[in-house]
Amino acid sequence: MKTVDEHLADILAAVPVLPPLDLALLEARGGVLAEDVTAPVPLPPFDNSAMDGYAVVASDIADASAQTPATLPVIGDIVAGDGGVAAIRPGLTARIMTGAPLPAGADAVIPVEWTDGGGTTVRINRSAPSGHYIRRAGEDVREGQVVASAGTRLGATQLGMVAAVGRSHALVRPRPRVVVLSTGSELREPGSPLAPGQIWDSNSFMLTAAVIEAGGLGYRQSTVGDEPDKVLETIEDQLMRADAIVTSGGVSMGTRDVVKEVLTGTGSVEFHKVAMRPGKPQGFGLLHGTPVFTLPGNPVSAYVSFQVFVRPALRAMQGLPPEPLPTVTAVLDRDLKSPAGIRHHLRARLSYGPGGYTVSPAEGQGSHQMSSLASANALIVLPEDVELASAGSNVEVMRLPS
Ligand SMILES: Nc1nc2c(c(=O)[nH]1)N[C@H]1C(S)=C(S)[C@@H](COP(=O)(O)OP(=O)(O)OC[C@H]3O[C@@H](n4cnc5c(N)ncnc54)[C@H](O)[C@@H]3O)O[C@H]1N2
Ligand code: MOO
Repeated sequence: MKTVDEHLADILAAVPVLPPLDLALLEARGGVLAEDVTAPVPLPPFDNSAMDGYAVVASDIADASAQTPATLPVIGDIVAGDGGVAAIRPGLTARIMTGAPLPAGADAVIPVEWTDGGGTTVRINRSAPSGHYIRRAGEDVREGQVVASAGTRLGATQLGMVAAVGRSHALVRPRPRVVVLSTGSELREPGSPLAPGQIWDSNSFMLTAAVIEAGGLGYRQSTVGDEPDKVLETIEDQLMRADAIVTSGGVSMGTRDVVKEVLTGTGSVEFHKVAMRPGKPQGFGLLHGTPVFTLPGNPVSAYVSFQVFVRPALRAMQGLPPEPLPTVTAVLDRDLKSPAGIRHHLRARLSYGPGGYTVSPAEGQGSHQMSSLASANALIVLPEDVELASAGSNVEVMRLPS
């Protein structure tokens, strides 16, 4: 049997890094920058007002107070988006809105709340120092500054930053397109009736959603039965549009384990027993250069296999470190046994309280028991050398995406 670490290392050594694409910003979301993005101009590009109010020469209002307000003529309005605004001279003011360019000569902005709001003359009843409520050019970003560096995943805030420096496109390693395929003649589409011996396909929905949660583009393919030609044909058809393929089912020891049958010896695909529970039977390899992950059919086995092997591989394909899901140390609330030599992943509820994290394993740990997976928020990971974890001891717990 291979260890989990050996199998993951083989996968990570084999998966290709996706070539960069120049994508429009919203298509680039979730992509990983393959270039440094720099600012062609400073941000803000010009001195501007931080408040709705009046642009003044601070020395004009140095003695202003509620008792002795300063009264100044208002020479005009400056709104955000105004191009060139005339200067003001000492003794004058201009009404100004947030984000509007500061007129030359002004060195402070007085918020409207400190005034009577006048349109032709204004009474200002507080003083303010030079620079008050002025946002200076370049105080956010300097011209030429790198605002998002290569290797950064473009989430909402990074996309906003790239747009703020005027870029409509970015060069990114895109989200991998992952086709998900369930195999098994017993499978029916949810929404259709079941005949005896049939079940509804849940894996392809779960795994497609897991791909999306992991930052990929998930494409669910309808299920295929246990016909070898059909399974191979479907996988080969999907290679055209996929950066990776994930299948579930048909990889164990049965007489109709069709995925194993058709992919053994195809491309570099190999099947192994991996020393983990759940998820012992695994297959992986490249087919015409595309990674194919053949996960076991038991739903919990398929899900755990995805998180342990596929998720890090998808990250590696975008040039990101193949980090596992985040783990925390938690206090176990009961004794747990684990077979020697196996890495054991147990569905559990992780909670946080005054004493830190505690974790409680679920009752049903069979690899067909979806209900305990769906109500779990974490997996307790018992390493290969642990046969007993006692109540009150510390264990490593992998948090599941939520
Ligand atoms: N003699 C042996 N039998 C089995 C072994 C073994 O080592 N020797 N390993 C067991 C383990 S562990 C696992 S895990 C499963 C893996 O089996 P397969 O990958 O071949 O999966 P199937 O036989 O197709 O299905 C297993 C189970 O899961 C249900 N299933 C499959 N696909 C779906 C789906 N899309 N949605 C919901 N449920 C699905 C299927 O109906 C079966 O109940 O093999 C053990 N056997
Ligand atoms: O190893 Mo299987 O994946 O436990 O049920």
